[in-house]
Amino acid sequence: MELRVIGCHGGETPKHRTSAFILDERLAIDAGSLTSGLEVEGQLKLEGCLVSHAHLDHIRDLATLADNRCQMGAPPLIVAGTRETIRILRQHFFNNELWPDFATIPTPDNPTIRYLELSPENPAPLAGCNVRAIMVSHTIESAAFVIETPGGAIAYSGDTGPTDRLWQVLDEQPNLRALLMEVSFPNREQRLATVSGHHTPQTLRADLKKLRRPQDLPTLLYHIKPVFQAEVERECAALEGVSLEVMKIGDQFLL
Ligand SMILES: Nc1ncnc2c1ncn2[C@@H]1O[C@@H]2COP(=O)(O)O[C@H]2[C@H]1O
Repeated sequence: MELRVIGCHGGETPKHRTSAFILDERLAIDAGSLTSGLEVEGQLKLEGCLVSHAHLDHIRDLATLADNRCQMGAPPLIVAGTRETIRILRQHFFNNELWPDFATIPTPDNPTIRYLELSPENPAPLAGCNVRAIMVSHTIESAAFVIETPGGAIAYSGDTGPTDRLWQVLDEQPNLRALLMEVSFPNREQRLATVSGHHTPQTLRADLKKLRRPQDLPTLLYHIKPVFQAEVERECAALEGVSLEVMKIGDQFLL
């Protein structure tokens, strides 16, 4: 399993890109920087895109991705998420006002994107994988995904603060190679993290400790706010009993 990091930050500057990852060149996980960080050739290879939640920093490049793929006559891209996420995409994003409705363009029978509604906890096939949504805890509906491939499984959490169900599911998941996990603010910004539904290093550690053996799960961190990058990295490096690595743009992991 090859994981590519296209964007892994909770904000944007010329050196920071919003969340987007690619598994085995076929499956995108969130779409924050899928066109700003990926050449057209890579954009064309995608078969599906998992969308954890509908906040702009996780969906915005779906707009330019759809436009590019439509012009190239690409097959429909499967955009998968939970019911509320798909509703927001339809109603507020691809709504023929903010952006054209690429679920009916160029034709309703052969559109640029097709939506796949994921029912929480129920696996569905997508881009050669089996994907399962698990609800996490953010300011709007947000999901984690367990993604099973023939070569093993990974998990990805969308934006979340402290949550419970995810850790039970991961404890039971065989062949789990890694967890891609959010951490956003430093400990001194705990109030902001709490109101905006995010982790600080201290709440992240407390949540990971809900696993039976957190030290055995490689935990790849993303979504640090650019303004706080160095401080959050320092605080994460000081955490014990967990196995953390902060992801960087351009990282490639063979899992
Ligand atoms: N109450 C708040 N006060 C300040 N910033 C906020 C508040 N709620 C949300 N935000 C910011 O808005 C951002 C929206 O995307 P995120 O959830 O990644 O992170 C959120 C915070 O950085």
